[in-house]
Amino acid sequence: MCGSGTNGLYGMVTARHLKLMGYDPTIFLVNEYNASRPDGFKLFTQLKKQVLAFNIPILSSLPSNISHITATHSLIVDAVFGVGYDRFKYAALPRNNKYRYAVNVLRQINKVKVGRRPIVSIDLPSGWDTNIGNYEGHHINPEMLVSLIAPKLGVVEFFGKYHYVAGNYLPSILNEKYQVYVPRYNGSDCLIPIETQVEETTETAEMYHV
Ligand SMILES: NC(=O)C1=CN([C@@H]2O[C@H](COP(=O)(O)OP(=O)(O)OC[C@H]3O[C@@H](n4cnc5c(N)ncnc54)[C@H](O)[C@@H]3O)[C@@H](O)[C@H]2O)[C@H](O)CC1
Repeated sequence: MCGSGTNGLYGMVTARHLKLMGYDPTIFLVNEYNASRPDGFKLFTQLKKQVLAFNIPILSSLPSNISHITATHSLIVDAVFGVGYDRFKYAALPRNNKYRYAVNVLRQINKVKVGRRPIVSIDLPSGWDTNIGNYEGHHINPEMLVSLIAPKLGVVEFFGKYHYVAGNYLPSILNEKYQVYVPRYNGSDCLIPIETQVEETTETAEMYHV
């Protein structure tokens, strides 16, 4: 599930990788990339061409029946919102807005107990605020999170089963300027596993059989 910002572009790249690895992804594009951001828009246009050339279907609307999604897909990649999510804007969205619908679909998929499909979020679970995380407690709790460059402040509350850091591309000059905590990569590894603490509640016990 891809949003209309850079997080969504990462989702499209993920689909391309999955296809090359022999999986059969489908992209649900919540909205086209914003044309007023020319660099990103160019990337989006190129990625769209690539994924179509790989025969990856791009849907612009989701099936209304969640069970159809879970029956046909074994894993959901959440690339709807990353750090560009604006929680105030979200609160003002009309009920039938497509972003709201996408976030609700993720929530429903996250709640499914029988035939559960894990959600992997890119950089930040959609609906979480970069600094204050799952601020109202009603957004998704994905099984896996891949933080890009460094975990964001808000994900201290991430209690999913797997947490990785990826995206080793922060120049040291920026690191020194902003004092970003980037965990150390081992040799040529592209991922760093971060220990997570699965909070033992009835819900997580059911989810992860802890
Ligand atoms: N930029 C970098 O150097 C890096 C970015 N990374 C990845 O990029 C995202 C952040 O990308 P950005 O485009 O800034 O934001 P998002 O993708 O999160 O989405 C913004 C998108 O959604 C719209 N929007 C925001 N809030 C709402 C709302 N409440 N309702 C409706 N629409 C909303 C907004 O207008 C935009 O169109 C980051 O998380 C990474 O995945 C990497 O970190 C590498 C470096």
